[in-house]
Amino acid sequence: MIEIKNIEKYYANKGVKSYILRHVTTSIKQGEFVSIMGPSGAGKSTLLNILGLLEEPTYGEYHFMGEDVTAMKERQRIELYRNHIGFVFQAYHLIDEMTVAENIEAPLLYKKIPGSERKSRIADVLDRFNMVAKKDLFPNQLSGGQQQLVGIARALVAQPSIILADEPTGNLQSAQAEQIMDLFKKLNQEEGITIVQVTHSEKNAQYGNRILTIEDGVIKEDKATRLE
Ligand SMILES: Nc1ncnc2c1ncn2[C@@H]1O[C@H](COP(=O)(O)OP(=O)(O)OP(=O)(O)O)[C@@H](O)[C@H]1O
Repeated sequence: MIEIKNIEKYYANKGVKSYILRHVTTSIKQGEFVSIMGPSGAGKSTLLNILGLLEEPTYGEYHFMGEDVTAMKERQRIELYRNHIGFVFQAYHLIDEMTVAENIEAPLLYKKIPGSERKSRIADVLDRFNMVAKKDLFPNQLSGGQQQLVGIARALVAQPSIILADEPTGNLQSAQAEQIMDLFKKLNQEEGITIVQVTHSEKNAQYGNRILTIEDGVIKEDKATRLE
Protein backbone atom coordinates (compact mmCIF):
# COMPACT_ATOMS: atom_id res chain seq x y z
CA MET A 1 0.00 0.00 0.00
CA ILE A 2 2.87 2.33 0.90
CA GLU A 3 6.35 2.18 -0.56
CA ILE A 4 8.93 4.83 0.12
CA LYS A 5 12.45 4.72 -1.17
CA ASN A 6 15.35 6.89 -0.11
CA ILE A 7 13.17 9.64 1.26
CA GLU A 8 15.08 12.74 2.32
CA LYS A 9 13.79 15.89 3.87
CA TYR A 10 15.82 18.92 4.77
CA TYR A 11 15.31 22.59 5.42
CA ALA A 12 17.91 24.99 4.05
CA ASN A 13 18.69 28.05 6.10
CA LYS A 14 21.37 30.49 4.86
CA GLY A 15 22.86 27.76 2.73
CA VAL A 16 23.03 25.28 5.62
CA LYS A 17 20.93 22.17 5.23
CA SER A 18 19.35 20.64 8.29
CA TYR A 19 18.27 17.11 7.59
CA ILE A 20 15.07 15.90 9.17
CA LEU A 21 14.90 12.55 7.33
CA ARG A 22 17.71 10.66 5.61
CA HIS A 23 17.52 7.66 3.31
CA VAL A 24 14.24 6.45 4.69
CA THR A 25 13.16 3.32 2.85
CA THR A 26 10.29 1.12 3.95
CA SER A 27 6.99 -0.36 2.90
CA ILE A 28 3.68 -0.84 4.66
CA LYS A 29 1.21 -3.46 3.55
CA GLN A 30 -2.54 -3.18 3.57
CA GLY A 31 -3.94 -4.36 6.90
CA GLU A 32 -0.86 -3.53 8.96
CA PHE A 33 -0.96 -1.50 12.19
CA VAL A 34 2.40 0.25 12.46
CA SER A 35 3.68 2.48 15.26
CA ILE A 36 6.41 5.02 14.63
CA MET A 37 8.47 5.69 17.75
CA GLY A 38 11.64 7.59 18.63
CA PRO A 39 12.93 10.61 20.54
CA SER A 40 11.48 14.09 20.25
CA GLY A 41 12.65 15.83 17.09
CA ALA A 42 13.63 12.55 15.40
CA GLY A 43 11.41 13.23 12.38
CA LYS A 44 8.38 11.06 13.23
CA SER A 45 5.71 13.66 12.47
CA THR A 46 7.53 14.73 9.33
CA LEU A 47 7.51 11.13 8.08
CA LEU A 48 3.83 10.71 8.95
CA ASN A 49 2.97 13.96 7.17
CA ILE A 50 4.83 12.79 4.09
CA LEU A 51 3.00 9.44 4.17
CA GLY A 52 -0.27 11.38 4.55
CA LEU A 53 0.50 13.66 1.59
CA LEU A 54 0.50 16.71 3.86
CA GLU A 55 4.20 17.41 3.21
CA GLU A 56 6.49 16.67 0.31
CA PRO A 57 9.90 15.04 0.66
CA THR A 58 12.92 16.91 -0.70
CA TYR A 59 14.05 13.76 -2.52
CA GLY A 60 12.99 10.18 -2.89
CA GLU A 61 10.21 8.05 -4.24
CA TYR A 62 6.78 7.51 -2.78
CA HIS A 63 4.22 5.09 -4.17
CA PHE A 64 0.81 5.12 -2.53
CA MET A 65 -1.57 2.37 -3.65
CA GLY A 66 0.61 1.82 -6.69
CA GLU A 67 0.62 5.48 -7.71
CA ASP A 68 3.75 7.60 -7.93
CA VAL A 69 2.91 10.44 -5.57
CA THR A 70 6.06 12.50 -6.11
CA ALA A 71 5.23 12.90 -9.80
CA MET A 72 1.71 14.13 -9.10
CA LYS A 73 0.31 17.61 -9.34
CA GLU A 74 -1.04 19.20 -6.15
CA ARG A 75 -4.66 18.68 -7.28
CA GLN A 76 -4.14 14.96 -7.85
CA ARG A 77 -2.52 14.60 -4.44
CA ILE A 78 -5.45 16.34 -2.77
CA GLU A 79 -7.83 14.02 -4.60
CA LEU A 80 -5.84 10.97 -3.48
CA TYR A 81 -5.86 12.28 0.10
CA ARG A 82 -9.61 12.84 0.10
CA ASN A 83 -10.35 9.43 -1.33
CA HIS A 84 -8.02 7.28 0.73
CA ILE A 85 -6.51 8.96 3.76
CA GLY A 86 -7.97 9.67 7.18
CA PHE A 87 -5.67 11.83 9.31
CA VAL A 88 -6.08 12.07 13.08
CA PHE A 89 -4.25 14.86 14.92
CA GLN A 90 -3.03 15.05 18.50
CA ALA A 91 -4.86 18.35 19.05
CA TYR A 92 -7.99 17.05 17.26
CA HIS A 93 -8.16 19.98 14.75
CA LEU A 94 -11.93 20.18 14.92
CA ILE A 95 -13.66 23.32 13.73
CA ASP A 96 -14.87 25.16 16.84
CA GLU A 97 -17.79 26.90 15.13
CA MET A 98 -19.21 23.64 13.80
CA THR A 99 -21.22 21.04 15.70
CA VAL A 100 -20.10 17.45 16.10
CA ALA A 101 -22.30 16.36 13.17
CA GLU A 102 -21.07 19.24 10.98
CA ASN A 103 -17.42 18.44 11.74
CA ILE A 104 -18.00 14.82 10.75
CA GLU A 105 -19.80 15.92 7.59
CA ALA A 106 -16.98 18.19 6.35
CA PRO A 107 -14.93 15.58 4.42
CA LEU A 108 -18.09 14.31 2.72
CA LEU A 109 -18.84 17.78 1.40
CA TYR A 110 -15.36 17.93 -0.13
CA LYS A 111 -16.02 14.55 -1.74
CA LYS A 112 -19.35 15.83 -3.09
CA ILE A 113 -21.30 12.96 -1.53
CA PRO A 114 -25.05 13.57 -1.94
CA GLY A 115 -27.07 14.80 1.06
CA SER A 116 -29.03 11.63 1.75
CA GLU A 117 -25.91 9.49 1.84
CA ARG A 118 -24.12 12.08 3.98
CA LYS A 119 -26.96 11.89 6.51
CA SER A 120 -26.89 8.11 6.67
CA ARG A 121 -23.11 7.89 6.98
CA ILE A 122 -23.05 10.51 9.75
CA ALA A 123 -25.86 8.69 11.59
CA ASP A 124 -23.90 5.45 11.29
CA VAL A 125 -20.67 6.76 12.80
CA LEU A 126 -22.48 8.70 15.53
CA ASP A 127 -24.30 5.53 16.46
CA ARG A 128 -21.17 3.43 16.36
CA PHE A 129 -19.27 5.87 18.57
CA ASN A 130 -22.20 6.30 20.98
CA MET A 131 -22.33 10.00 20.23
CA VAL A 132 -25.86 10.44 18.91
CA ALA A 133 -26.81 12.54 21.95
CA LYS A 134 -23.81 14.82 21.35
CA LYS A 135 -24.33 15.52 17.67
CA ASP A 136 -25.48 19.13 18.12
CA LEU A 137 -22.83 20.08 20.66
CA PHE A 138 -19.75 22.11 19.79
CA PRO A 139 -16.21 20.75 20.33
CA ASN A 140 -15.64 22.90 23.45
CA GLN A 141 -18.62 21.20 25.08
CA LEU A 142 -16.90 17.80 24.86
CA SER A 143 -14.12 16.13 26.86
CA GLY A 144 -10.75 15.60 25.17
CA GLY A 145 -11.51 11.92 24.64
CA GLN A 146 -14.85 12.74 23.05
CA GLN A 147 -13.23 15.35 20.80
CA GLN A 148 -10.71 12.76 19.65
CA LEU A 149 -13.57 10.32 18.95
CA VAL A 150 -15.08 13.00 16.72
CA GLY A 151 -11.66 13.43 15.08
CA ILE A 152 -11.58 9.70 14.36
CA ALA A 153 -15.23 9.64 13.25
CA ARG A 154 -14.42 12.46 10.81
CA ALA A 155 -11.46 10.47 9.48
CA LEU A 156 -13.55 7.31 9.13
CA VAL A 157 -16.71 8.73 7.60
CA ALA A 158 -15.00 9.15 4.25
CA GLN A 159 -14.19 5.41 4.32
CA PRO A 160 -10.41 5.74 4.01
CA SER A 161 -8.05 2.91 3.10
CA ILE A 162 -5.62 4.07 5.77
CA ILE A 163 -5.69 6.04 9.01
CA LEU A 164 -2.63 8.07 9.93
CA ALA A 165 -2.59 9.31 13.51
CA ASP A 166 -0.06 11.68 15.06
CA GLU A 167 0.05 10.98 18.79
CA PRO A 168 -3.72 10.51 18.87
CA THR A 169 -3.80 10.04 22.64
CA GLY A 170 -1.08 12.58 23.47
CA ASN A 171 -3.54 14.95 25.16
CA LEU A 172 -5.69 12.31 26.83
CA GLN A 173 -5.89 10.67 30.25
CA SER A 174 -5.05 6.98 30.33
CA ALA A 175 -8.64 5.63 30.39
CA GLN A 176 -9.58 7.73 27.36
CA ALA A 177 -6.32 6.79 25.66
CA GLU A 178 -7.10 3.10 26.14
CA GLN A 179 -10.54 3.58 24.61
CA ILE A 180 -9.01 5.19 21.52
CA MET A 181 -6.35 2.50 21.18
CA ASP A 182 -8.96 -0.27 21.57
CA LEU A 183 -10.96 1.41 18.82
CA PHE A 184 -7.92 1.50 16.50
CA LYS A 185 -7.22 -2.15 17.17
CA LYS A 186 -10.82 -3.05 16.37
CA LEU A 187 -10.83 -1.00 13.16
CA ASN A 188 -7.63 -2.72 12.13
CA GLN A 189 -8.57 -6.28 13.05
CA GLU A 190 -12.26 -6.30 12.18
CA GLU A 191 -12.37 -3.94 9.23
CA GLY A 192 -8.87 -4.37 7.88
CA ILE A 193 -8.14 -0.64 7.94
CA THR A 194 -4.41 0.01 7.74
CA ILE A 195 -3.21 2.18 10.61
CA VAL A 196 0.02 4.11 11.10
CA GLN A 197 0.43 6.02 14.34
CA VAL A 198 3.17 8.10 15.89
CA THR A 199 3.42 7.42 19.60
CA HIS A 200 5.76 7.98 22.53
CA SER A 201 4.10 5.18 24.46
CA GLU A 202 5.44 1.63 24.32
CA LYS A 203 2.08 0.46 25.64
CA ASN A 204 0.20 2.11 22.76
CA ALA A 205 2.70 0.74 20.28
CA GLN A 206 1.92 -2.79 21.48
CA TYR A 207 -1.64 -2.44 20.10
CA GLY A 208 -0.16 -2.69 16.62
CA ASN A 209 1.83 -5.39 14.85
CA ARG A 210 5.03 -3.52 14.02
CA ILE A 211 7.22 -0.77 15.43
CA LEU A 212 9.46 1.49 13.34
CA THR A 213 11.97 3.37 15.47
CA ILE A 214 13.39 6.59 14.08
CA GLU A 215 16.42 8.40 15.46
CA ASP A 216 17.99 11.50 13.91
CA GLY A 217 15.91 11.06 10.78
CA VAL A 218 17.02 7.48 10.16
CA ILE A 219 15.12 4.22 10.67
CA LYS A 220 17.06 2.53 13.46
CA GLU A 221 14.86 -0.48 14.01
CA ASP A 222 11.91 -2.21 12.38
CA LYS A 223 10.46 -5.02 14.46
CA ALA A 224 7.27 -6.92 15.16
CA THR A 225 5.46 -6.26 18.43
CA ARG A 226 5.22 -8.97 21.08
CA LEU A 227 2.70 -11.60 20.17
CA GLU A 228 -0.23 -11.79 22.56
N1 LIG B 1 9.52 24.15 8.71
C1 LIG B 1 10.60 23.71 9.37
N2 LIG B 1 11.78 24.36 9.27
C2 LIG B 1 12.89 23.93 9.92
N3 LIG B 1 12.90 22.83 10.71
C3 LIG B 1 11.75 22.15 10.87
C4 LIG B 1 10.55 22.55 10.21
N4 LIG B 1 9.57 21.65 10.54
C5 LIG B 1 10.16 20.77 11.39
N5 LIG B 1 11.45 21.06 11.58
C6 LIG B 1 12.40 20.31 12.45
O1 LIG B 1 12.38 18.96 12.09
C7 LIG B 1 12.71 18.13 13.21
C8 LIG B 1 11.79 16.94 13.25
O2 LIG B 1 10.47 17.36 13.54
P1 LIG B 1 9.28 16.32 13.75
O3 LIG B 1 8.10 17.12 14.18
O4 LIG B 1 9.15 15.47 12.56
O5 LIG B 1 9.85 15.45 14.96
P2 LIG B 1 9.11 14.40 15.87
O6 LIG B 1 9.99 13.21 15.91
O7 LIG B 1 7.72 14.21 15.44
O8 LIG B 1 9.15 15.12 17.28
P3 LIG B 1 8.10 15.15 18.50
O9 LIG B 1 8.12 13.77 19.07
O10 LIG B 1 8.71 16.15 19.43
O11 LIG B 1 6.79 15.56 17.95
C9 LIG B 1 12.65 19.04 14.42
O12 LIG B 1 13.96 19.26 14.86
C10 LIG B 1 12.01 20.29 13.89
O13 LIG B 1 12.51 21.43 14.57
